[in-house]
Amino acid sequence: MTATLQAPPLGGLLDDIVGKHRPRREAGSVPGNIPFLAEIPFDRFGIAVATTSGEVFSSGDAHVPFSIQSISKVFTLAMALQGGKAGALWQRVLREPSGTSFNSLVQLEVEHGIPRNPFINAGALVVTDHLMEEAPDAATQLLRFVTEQAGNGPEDTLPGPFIDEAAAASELARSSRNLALAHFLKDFGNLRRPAEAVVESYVRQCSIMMSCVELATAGLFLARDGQGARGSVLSPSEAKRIGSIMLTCGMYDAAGEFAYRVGLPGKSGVGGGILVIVPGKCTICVWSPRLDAKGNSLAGTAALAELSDLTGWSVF
Ligand SMILES: NC(=O)CC[C@H](N)C(=O)O
Repeated sequence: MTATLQAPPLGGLLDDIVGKHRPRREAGSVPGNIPFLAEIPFDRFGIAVATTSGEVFSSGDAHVPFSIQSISKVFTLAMALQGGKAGALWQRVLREPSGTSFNSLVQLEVEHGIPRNPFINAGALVVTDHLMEEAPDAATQLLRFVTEQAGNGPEDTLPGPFIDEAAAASELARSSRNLALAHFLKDFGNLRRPAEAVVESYVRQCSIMMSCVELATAGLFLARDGQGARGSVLSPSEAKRIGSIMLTCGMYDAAGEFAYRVGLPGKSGVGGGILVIVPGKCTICVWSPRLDAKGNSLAGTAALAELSDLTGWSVF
């Protein structure tokens, strides 16, 4: 069966995906350093598709806010690249897949404090440090950015994106590993602000709560040559580059497997969300909270693999 954006049954297709992939029994894992994520019911499952022509299709728990976690790294990178302001950022962080877990310390030491890419924790800490030069409260800046891009849909009675400060405080109290990464960066001269301040901002960014519909809508500029809700967010080439980094680095040490199964640029978070870009066509956000061994949504990845096969939306 093949469906395209023109074919009406996209809504029905998403309903089928939810019916098939919503977990019926507990499987997979939850991150040990963020206790509140373990409390989210395992059978939550939502999916949303936002098209470049302005339509939004959704099914399941697509309006329920969840913790965006590392999906925030896509948006902080976009903010850092806005208006050609990248400056020296690309001297401080590379653009190569890491092949290691998202919070690995080993590679950072061996490679003298230059993170492999902006989508592992060490790289995101450098991006946050870079943003803090102009905006010391980078998390609030990010919240403003995603709120503006998510716009007001018909569901504008919902709270809109917000920072779950209690979740952030609880993660911060268990941030030894991220603090270790930040101190390594500092020791190698690759962090300007105090390690504690950068980690605090980073954890608050990760603690932004958004729904699948909001995330898919907020990410549309990446599928639309950099054109966001209120005009240009990025140049077409910067938007293309972020998509390329998502494809090669967005799923950490499962980037190859995800490219093989889904064939689209994506970015996951340990809150169970995955944001996917279909260049020129749409964005997809799926959410299911239980994770595989690499920290990516178990049911979310399976659902995207099937949707990509059914729609032919893969970039390959
Ligand atoms: N992969 C993720 O989503 C990780 C984000 C999480 N806040 C952490 O730093 O551990």
